Amino acid sequence: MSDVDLFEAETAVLTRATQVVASGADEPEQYRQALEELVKSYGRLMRESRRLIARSDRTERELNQLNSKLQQLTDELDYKARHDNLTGALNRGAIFERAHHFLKTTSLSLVVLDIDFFKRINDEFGHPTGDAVIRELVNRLRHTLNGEGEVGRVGGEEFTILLPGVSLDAAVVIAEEIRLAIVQEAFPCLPSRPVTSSFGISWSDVGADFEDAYARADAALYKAKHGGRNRVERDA
Ligand SMILES: Nc1nc2c(ncn2[C@@H]2O[C@H](COP(=O)(O)OP(=O)(O)OP(=O)(O)O)[C@@H](O)[C@H]2O)c(=O)[nH]1
Repeated sequence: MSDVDLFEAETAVLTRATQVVASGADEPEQYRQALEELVKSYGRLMRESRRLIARSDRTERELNQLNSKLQQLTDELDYKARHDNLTGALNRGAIFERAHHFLKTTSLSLVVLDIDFFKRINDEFGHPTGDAVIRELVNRLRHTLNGEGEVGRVGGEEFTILLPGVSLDAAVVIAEEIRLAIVQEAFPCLPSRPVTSSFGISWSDVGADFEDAYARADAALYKAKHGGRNRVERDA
């Protein structure tokens, strides 16, 4: 650290002026000189102060800009860590976390949904068409849910819908609406054939174990697949 006195010149001027006053000098010229030096120093101090204040304001503005950029990047990172980048739905980790969270305070209907024969779509029409089908399917899910529940992509062509506080019967009705929204109108990206999907649903009371809820919905999905696909099955 340097010991440089930033106000060395001003201190010297002040010391001289103090000495003139303390000596009780008779010569007006001595007072005039001391005053002149003080005025110059004071002016310089004011100019320096203004410059420093302007610089500190500028630094503060830059710091604020950097802080909001950092906050924006943090939010983007957080969003990317929790969302699937193909569809914008919650990713597997995030939707499971939401399910755990809901089950602490409410009952939960859990829907698992899987596109039927998706491998054939990929094989016959190519991976980009497969991706477009996945995106369109999520759009239809969202549109049908109209803000209710939460949608997650838990695997390639497998999705989970959380319906907190919704009964099993009501969840079956919602899943049926989604099934129809998918199958009834051809996908613009795949106009030559209908896309269908199978659904399994479980209902759990508050405090239930999520893994068990998921396993029961998955078993119902298995039943839907083996019962002919394009259908909704509930946990027995
Ligand atoms: N286009 C695309 N395909 C994916 C993606 N993730 C997984 N897949 C494909 O999804 C297909 C899943 O096939 P399977 O698990 O055999 O299921 P399926 O053909 O839908 O048959 P069922 O579920 O029994 O009706 C595989 O061909 C994967 O390569 C993805 O992000 N995009």
